[in-house]
Amino acid sequence: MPKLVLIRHGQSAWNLENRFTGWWDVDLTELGAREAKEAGELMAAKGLDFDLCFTSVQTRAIKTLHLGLEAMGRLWLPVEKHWRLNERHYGGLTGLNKQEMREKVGEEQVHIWRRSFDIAPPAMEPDSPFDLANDRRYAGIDVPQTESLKDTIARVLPYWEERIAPALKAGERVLISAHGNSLRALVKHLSNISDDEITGLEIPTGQPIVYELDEGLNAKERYYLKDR
Ligand SMILES: O=C(O)[C@@H](CO)OP(=O)(O)O
Repeated sequence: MPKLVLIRHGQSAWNLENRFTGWWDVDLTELGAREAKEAGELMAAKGLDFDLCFTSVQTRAIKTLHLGLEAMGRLWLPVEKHWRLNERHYGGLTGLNKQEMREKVGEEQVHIWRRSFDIAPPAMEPDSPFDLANDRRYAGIDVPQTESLKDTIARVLPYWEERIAPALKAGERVLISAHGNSLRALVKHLSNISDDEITGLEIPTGQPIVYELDEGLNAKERYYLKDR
């Protein structure tokens, strides 16, 4: 039976500072690195193993994967990195403090920006210090100016279909290290969660999520590894 594990990166510097992060490349905190290592120890203790790993091109997800794999004695596993697994782009909110924004525009507006299905935050200004259009890792890619969850799903799914699903169908055991909202995009698809219901789904940092999939990659079960 194909097995898939998803993990959101450990706590990042901007998770700690409560700032909208999106595509901005922040590192893990000490706690985040510990969460990643402990996730690897948990996976090893529960007897999980993998053949192929996927991650984004963002430091916090890459490091989480590496620290987890190191704890499993599996740093040698093949890893494919792709921008399509990046965090949802937070547009003009990038870098702002979430609590300060609640005080400025109200709790409800911030919740809409963070969790609505198809409402994107305001676009990033072209002269923003957080603009990544000229970052070498995105050469040849149309870096978004903002993204809703719907937009994120639209760029994550082609990668799932082209690279990840075929590996699972070929019997490979897959680990994906990614981000709160790129993983919400995948979970929405795999668990067939409605547009309304997905607004209530939160994914904690550093907690491996196990998917038991049938041959057609339909989700039979989804659970947190720590609970079984
Ligand atoms: O800031 C972000 O990029 C994300 C993930 O940390 O935050 P939120 O949970 O508010 O979507």
